[in-house]
Amino acid sequence: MLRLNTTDTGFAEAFDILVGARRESDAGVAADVSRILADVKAGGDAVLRELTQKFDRFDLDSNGWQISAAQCAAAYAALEPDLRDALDLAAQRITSYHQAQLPENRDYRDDQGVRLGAKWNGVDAAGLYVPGGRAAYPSSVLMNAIPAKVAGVGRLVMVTPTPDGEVNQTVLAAAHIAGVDEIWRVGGAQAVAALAYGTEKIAPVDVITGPGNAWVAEAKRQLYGVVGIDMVAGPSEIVVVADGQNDPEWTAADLLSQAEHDLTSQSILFTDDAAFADAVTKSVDVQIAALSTGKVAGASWRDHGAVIVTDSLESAMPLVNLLAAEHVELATDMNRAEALFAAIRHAGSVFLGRHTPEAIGDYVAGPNHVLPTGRRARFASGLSVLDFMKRTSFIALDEDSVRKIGPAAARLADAEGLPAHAASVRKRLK
Ligand SMILES: NC(=O)c1ccc[n+]([C@@H]2O[C@H](COP(=O)([O-])OP(=O)(O)OC[C@H]3O[C@@H](n4cnc5c(N)ncnc54)[C@H](O)[C@@H]3O)[C@@H](O)[C@H]2O)c1
Ligand SMILES: N[C@H](CO)Cc1c[nH]c[nH+]1
Ligand SMILES: [Zn+2]
Repeated sequence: MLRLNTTDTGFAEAFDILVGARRESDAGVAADVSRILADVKAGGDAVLRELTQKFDRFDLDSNGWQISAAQCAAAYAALEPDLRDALDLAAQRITSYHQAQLPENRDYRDDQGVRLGAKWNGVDAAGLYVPGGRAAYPSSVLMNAIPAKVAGVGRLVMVTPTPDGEVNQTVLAAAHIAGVDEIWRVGGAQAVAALAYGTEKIAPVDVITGPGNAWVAEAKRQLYGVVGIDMVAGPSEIVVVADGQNDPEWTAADLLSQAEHDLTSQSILFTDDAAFADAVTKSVDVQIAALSTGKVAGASWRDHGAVIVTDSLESAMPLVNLLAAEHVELATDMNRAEALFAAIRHAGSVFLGRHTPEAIGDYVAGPNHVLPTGRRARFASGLSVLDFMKRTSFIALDEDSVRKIGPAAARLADAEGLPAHAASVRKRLK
């Protein structure tokens, strides 16, 4: 874990290194992924079977490639009642948040009599990547599939790895609630390739969404253009901005909540209180020792964690914007959190006040937990209904309106040296 104080000599250089560190994907991962994509494109199901054997340690032919709707319904029926209620509550809150994102079609006539507008349509088929390597993610099933359903996507195809052939029943139950159409037991870059190119068994999709580890994130990045993608959502990150009035145990738990996702996850604390920073650091160590995920969380904290003491929380905001983190917690009283929030320009999702732990957003708040990582919140947003939709604009002229705006179009076509364009307009002006 890196400990810095903004008054240290050399702080600027040390912070630059923290901002510039590439945690997600190095040249080795990129090269591995290109190879996997090319192999799946050429070899289809046989390569999927071989890579699943290698990375997930089971045979698709003997264990089954797909999970049926009946298996998902049975998993839902067998859930413990409190878990079923929790999933249902999450699904209901995620649905209502995403329904409010549905865009409106536009259709109007401007003052020159030209009818203009745009209509929105869902894509035909969406591929939903649900991570499953280190942990199973029923919440990510809901976060991917519900916006796709709300967008009106016709075919929802989920891929998820089932390491050692073990199928997570809560993942299946979530797929039942969300109305997923197909589930394939493949993961990693090879699953993303199968969704993009199609194989003998798996028909290709139009858009691939969802989070995953470095190989999954890199595969989506490389396949953009063959298919649409939501954004690059890699290993989780959290920045906590906290004053000294917080309970250090709460803050430590918040940092560890994201560190436990992956060896390459990142958790960073900004505080204006050095004694509080010490107390949080101590509590992180105590809690790591008690976590079943302590090995991963400990490595993430050791290799990528940071504690930065600043003069004031307000002066930390430009640094927080430079990090453009997936999650930012503003752990102060609500008035101060509001003021700090006004200064945030780049973050995937922000959590205001001491009583809003990031983990609430992971599960039940409603906004999507699939969020840009690796500083991509500078230009990207969390998964939304719009990622499963596209807009078709339209134009309708009549004899009068073509006479009004046509001459300018023809003149511009002349200027571009495109006479067929000019003629197609001028013939209508006679
Ligand atoms: N940003 C977000 O919105 C968000 C949300 C949830 C989870 N996450 C992240 O998702 C990730 C989940 O990772 P995971 O590993 O548990 O599951 P995963 O499903 O993303 O990856 C598992 C697969 O990775 C592949 N793989 C593993 N090692 C490989 C290697 N050496 N070479 C090639 N392929 C390899 C295998 O095919 C395996 O099936 C975590 O990083 C977590 O932080 C992010
Ligand atoms: N924190 C993850 C996004 O970075 C989402 C998640 C799912 N389950 C638990 N957490
Ligand atoms: Zn999480």
